[in-house]
Amino acid sequence: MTRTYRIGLIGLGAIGRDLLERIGTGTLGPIEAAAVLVRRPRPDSGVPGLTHDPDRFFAAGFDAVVEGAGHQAVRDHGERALRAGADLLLTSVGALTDDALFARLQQAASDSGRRLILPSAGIGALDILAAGAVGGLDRVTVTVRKDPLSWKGTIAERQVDLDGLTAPFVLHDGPVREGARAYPQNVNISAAAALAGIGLDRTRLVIVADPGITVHVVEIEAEGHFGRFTFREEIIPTDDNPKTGRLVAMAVAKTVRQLASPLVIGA
Ligand SMILES: NC(=O)C1=CN([C@@H]2O[C@H](COP(=O)(O)OP(=O)(O)OC[C@H]3O[C@@H](n4cnc5c(N)ncnc54)[C@H](OP(=O)(O)O)[C@@H]3O)[C@@H](O)[C@H]2O)C=CC1
Ligand SMILES: O=C([O-])CC(=O)C(=O)O
Repeated sequence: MTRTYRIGLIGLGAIGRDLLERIGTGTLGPIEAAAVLVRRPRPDSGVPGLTHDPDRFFAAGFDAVVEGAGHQAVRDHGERALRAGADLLLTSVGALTDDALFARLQQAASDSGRRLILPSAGIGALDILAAGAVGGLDRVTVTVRKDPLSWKGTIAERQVDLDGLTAPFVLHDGPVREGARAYPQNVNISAAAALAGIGLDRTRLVIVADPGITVHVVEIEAEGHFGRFTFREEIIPTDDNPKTGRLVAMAVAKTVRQLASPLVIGA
């Protein structure tokens, strides 16, 4: 008999809602969303297993916990998920710019024999970066360009008049570690690319507010012993959250499907 794989979902926003719907269709395989954790109480949400109480959430018991909630959620619940005996899929990868937190999560995974999994989520080409890193990478640059609306509610508002922008404006040009901390809701993909490649301090991140685009333009340029590659994606923002692209939940669904599948492609 096929065993049902139990998922705990942290976050029910642009990522979590889409993922929950896809799990519900059964197209990802024998996967059940056993419980969902959010921050604020939502009486009568109609979502089975929804709670804002972490103790009730973790009482459900999981094979894997999927986080699509934010850096604070990683700090609050990441270690507990692993120590409770679940694999942990993190989308808020920028939280791992905190070395102590990253070390604690890896120790918890190791102690409990589970895995800390960083899905490709909103960025492609992590496979080439990780493979290239085996032979040695010399240079990696990640560029993230989004429309001004995507930078509302961030520290960009202190740097520039987002509504008045008429030309692209560089918000950050420096190591991923600093950029991913400064923009916790927008450039987690750069932290994923850095951890796949030459790390948070050696990977250059360029962040741009661009009034001339309506999609998220993400580029990687990398050079190393293998040769060089360039990668570019143009991702449509979700209706729920202009900061988050449509690809993210689709990619997390892909990763969740792989967890429960006897067939793994492109790992
Ligand atoms: N790696 C990648 O490619 C990407 C990663 N991300 C990461 O995913 C996060 C979520 O994105 P998105 O779905 O668009 O965000 P939304 O703002 O649409 O939704 C966030 C959800 O998370 C819940 N939440 C927030 N903080 C906590 C917490 N501490 N504990 C439990 N639940 C919490 C919120 O609950 P409530 O409604 O009750 O407040 C809400 O349901 C981003 O902040 C970012 O860190 C995002 C895009 C791409
Ligand atoms: O969906 C995107 O554009 C990527 C994103 O927000 C992030 O990495 O935090």
